Amino acid sequence: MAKTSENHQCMDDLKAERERCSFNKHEITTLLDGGEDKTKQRRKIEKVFLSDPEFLDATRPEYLSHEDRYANELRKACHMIRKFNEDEEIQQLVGQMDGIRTLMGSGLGVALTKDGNPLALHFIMFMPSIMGQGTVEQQGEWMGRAWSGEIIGTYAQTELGHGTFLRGLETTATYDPSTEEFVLHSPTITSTKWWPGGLGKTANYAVVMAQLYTRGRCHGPHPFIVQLRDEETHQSLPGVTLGEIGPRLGMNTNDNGFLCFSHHRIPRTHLLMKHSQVLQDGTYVRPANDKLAYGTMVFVRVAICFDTYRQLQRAVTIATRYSAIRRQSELVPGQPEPQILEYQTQQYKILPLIATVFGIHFAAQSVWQTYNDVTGSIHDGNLDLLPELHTLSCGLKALSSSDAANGVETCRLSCGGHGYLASSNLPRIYTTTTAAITYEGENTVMWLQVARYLIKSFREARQGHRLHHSVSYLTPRPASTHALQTNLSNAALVEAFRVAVSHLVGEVAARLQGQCDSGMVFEHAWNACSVQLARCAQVHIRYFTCEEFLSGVEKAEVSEATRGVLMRLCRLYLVFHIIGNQGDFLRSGALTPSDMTTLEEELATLLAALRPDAVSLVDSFDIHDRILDSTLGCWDGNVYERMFEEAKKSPLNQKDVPDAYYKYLRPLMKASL
Ligand SMILES: CCC/C=C/C(=O)SCCNC(=O)CCNC(=O)[C@H](O)C(C)(C)COP(=O)([O-])OP(=O)([O-])OC[C@H]1O[C@@H](n2cnc3c(N)ncnc32)[C@H](O)[C@@H]1OP(=O)([O-])[O-]
Ligand SMILES: Cc1cc2nc3c(=O)[nH]c(=O)nc-3n(C[C@H](O)[C@H](O)[C@H](O)COP(=O)(O)OP(=O)(O)OC[C@H]3O[C@@H](n4cnc5c(N)ncnc54)[C@H](O)[C@@H]3O)c2cc1C
Repeated sequence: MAKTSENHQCMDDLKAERERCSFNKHEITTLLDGGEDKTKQRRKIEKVFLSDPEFLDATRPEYLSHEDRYANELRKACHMIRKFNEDEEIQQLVGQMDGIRTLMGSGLGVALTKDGNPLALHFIMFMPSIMGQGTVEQQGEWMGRAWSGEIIGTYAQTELGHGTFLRGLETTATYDPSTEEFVLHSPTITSTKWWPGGLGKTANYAVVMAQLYTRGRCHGPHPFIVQLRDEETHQSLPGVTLGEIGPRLGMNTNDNGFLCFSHHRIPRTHLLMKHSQVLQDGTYVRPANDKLAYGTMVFVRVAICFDTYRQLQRAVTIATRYSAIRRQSELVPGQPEPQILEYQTQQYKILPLIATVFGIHFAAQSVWQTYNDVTGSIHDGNLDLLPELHTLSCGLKALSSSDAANGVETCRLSCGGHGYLASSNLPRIYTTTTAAITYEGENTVMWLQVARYLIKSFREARQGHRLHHSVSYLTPRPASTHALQTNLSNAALVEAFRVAVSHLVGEVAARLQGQCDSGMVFEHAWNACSVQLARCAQVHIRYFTCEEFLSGVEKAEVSEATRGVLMRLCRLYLVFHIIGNQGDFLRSGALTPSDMTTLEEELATLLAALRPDAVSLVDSFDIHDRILDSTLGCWDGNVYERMFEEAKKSPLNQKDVPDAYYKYLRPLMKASL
């Protein structure tokens, strides 16, 4: 198709946007990647994978049958593993475990296997479970085979009847000392494992969470390595019933599956025994902390923060570039149609989401650091920081997934009708991102775990205990130190968050106490306060993110111009969330109505100040066009031509008159003749 003047205009628009950039884009790219070397390495890996024709799709996945879609993604996923195992350069580039896992969750990983990677759970949960829950001997026995792809595993915990309430799982693993085996059994329909990714048709092994029984006593859910399929024929083993659970909202090539056991026997040594053991005679050896068996989930919750931030990066890149080329309506009557990014309301949709990408990035880095510190100290026998890690990982998983999913949907809406097209890629980014709100701990449940820690810490502080860093602000302080700065500086706004959360926690703690004092049992009082409790948790994690954002920008090794734009984004993040939740700040006295007016005026100024850098900011995310995979978000802005090309590929367009016309429509239309 010949280029129209409209196409030229779009491309010129993006060029002009890029010329206005006020900062050094490369500095932001390397900051997000974690250094110049990491950026180089990422680009090299992307080049190697994206130039490999095996990763190309013959047609859009939407045009394939359910089975063909699965087969196509499995083909690419297997090729990915082969490439790892056969190509030394790639091994060096990607490293070992961490590398392949990072690749799977990275923008590249999700672009290569578009609607869910059937091998994802193998890398993201099966292998980490063996590493985190297995003894050194067990790691030696399984990791080599898992790494090479000789065995493929998943993580089978959720059941038809129970996802959230882990202690309610019904699958049993009963120890039989006479044969030194565990007998796995699914006693009811609700005990059927339901949801694990890759379980339906791909995996031949799984880490199965089951209630451990020995010597007639139940010791709660524990992880077991269970073979599910024959290693030669891939047929399900006797005593094992397996299948796929059917189409989902998205991630349809992950072959999420069901599984039930009928008295299926496994050796005693298949209990992952790093933290707790069952000896040959059936003696149970307790772990240092019961919750160590939940360790894989903690790891994955931290990883999800990075995944969701990458999804939001993709969506906001598409929305921003599109908003710079799309022209609609009149700002001033009679004048040419402006780019939709000129509308303040459009800036209000998009710019806070660019800021959110950075907020989640800095907070996730901090939680990742905590994860490494805590796992190191657990290794040395110190479990003191486990509650802190559990709380931060639950909280940031919930905040990042809900912010990202809502943000992706806002991006889709900000692209008008075209955002609803599959070729914009926004629908798929949305269905993938919103799944993270549910999996790995449904978000409301995660918020309530955070609230549990806040209330416990609040009470401990009143008993004179020293609190951990992230909640130390709950320690009562002399009134004088509460005096708020009135200058609305960044520090003052962060302090306002601290005051607002302290107030919310104090209020709900008093309400809880009041209900208990009036005779209500604690658990019922807790439930009766849980809307407010979840609210405390959300504000606490928002505060944590604001604090990490601010300190991340202050510490970043970048030029003053780059720090300037990052500071404006951070400021926008603070102001946006304070205005959006002003009730919390007004009620606690952290800020006044007149502060709100000042901040609202500042919000408008910030949007205008950031608008010229919008396209350059998303450019600095450095997302390859193949990874964006969007007709609306492509680098060159040649949107309309790409949309037309994509439409022409529809199978319905291969014939002017479709067969269905002759079969159904014609008989109807000609019936009266
Ligand atoms: C790509 C991804 C694919 C998806 C995969 C999946 O979805 S896989 C499936 C994913 N599925 C899910 O994510 C299921 C979500 N459900 C769960 O994780 C758990 O059922 C629960 C945490 C909600 C409750 O657990 P519970 O009833 O056993 O506990 P409780 O509430 O009675 O609290 C007792 C104490 O334990 C503490 N504590 C709790 N967890 C941890 C921890 N990990 N570490 C440390 N501590 C922890 C808690 O703070 C409390 O401390 P306190 O106050 O007494 O000092
Ligand atoms: C795409 C996808 C992939 C998945 N992959 C896996 C996997 O690989 N392996 C695996 O084992 N599982 C997997 N899961 C399952 C997932 O972990 C569960 O769906 C999740 O933990 C929520 O559990 P549930 O579905 O039982 O929801 P429920 O717990 O039944 O939640 C339903 C509602 O009840 C509320 N609720 C429940 N308990 C409480 C409470 N205590 N307080 C307040 N409200 C509560 C929730 O907030 C929610 O609104 C996957 C799920 C999805 C969607």
